[in-house]
Amino acid sequence: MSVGPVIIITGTPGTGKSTHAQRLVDESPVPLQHINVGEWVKEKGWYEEFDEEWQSYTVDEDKVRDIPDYEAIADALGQLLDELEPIVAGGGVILDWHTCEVFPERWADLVLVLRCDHSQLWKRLEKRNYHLKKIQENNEAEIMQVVLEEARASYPAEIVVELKSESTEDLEANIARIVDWITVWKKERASG
Ligand SMILES: Nc1ncnc2c1ncn2[C@@H]1O[C@H](COP(=O)(O)OP(=O)(O)O)[C@@H](O)[C@H]1O
Repeated sequence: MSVGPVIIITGTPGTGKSTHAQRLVDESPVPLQHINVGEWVKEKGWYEEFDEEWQSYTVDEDKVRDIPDYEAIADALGQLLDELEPIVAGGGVILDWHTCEVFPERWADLVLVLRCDHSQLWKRLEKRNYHLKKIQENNEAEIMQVVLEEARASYPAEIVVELKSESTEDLEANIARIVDWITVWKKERASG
């Protein structure tokens, strides 16, 4: 039996996924491991463009046909999922990535989609020294709620939760709400 739930935290880059994940690692009533999937992909050096291309793909599905190395990306994705599978099977994992549809539906106990006002998101991404084009693309994706639609299309409605992440108050309220959810998850598992 898993010791902890599998929580996917997704959202446009800069919405606060890593911030939320780190707080949950510290405050969850059950042990949770934070996997920053984007960092993983980079560290593994599976495919240097993978993260970026996949992001474009989620912005516009038609673009998939235009990706020159689509096979290399599909291959990298297969490897990524193979490596994640045993970790996810053990439970107690937070998967943090700007896309979520690639993860099998059966993996997720809870899918959190973080949202942020676009002008604030713009400032956060500027601080990261992103190129203007990348800021614009991400901003547009946030306005068009691309990640939320993707999550809704990929997982049952009852496990997809949209959370505002614009202020410290939002962060605190979100963490308290998720910790409550984990506490209930734990009790339900204990009573079997
Ligand atoms: N709810 C929030 N309120 C205020 N600032 C936030 C909030 N969430 C994230 N931030 C800030 O926005 C920036 C991006 O957050 P981060 O967690 O790295 O986003 P992501 O992992 O989604 O790319 C960081 O500087 C972080 O401190």
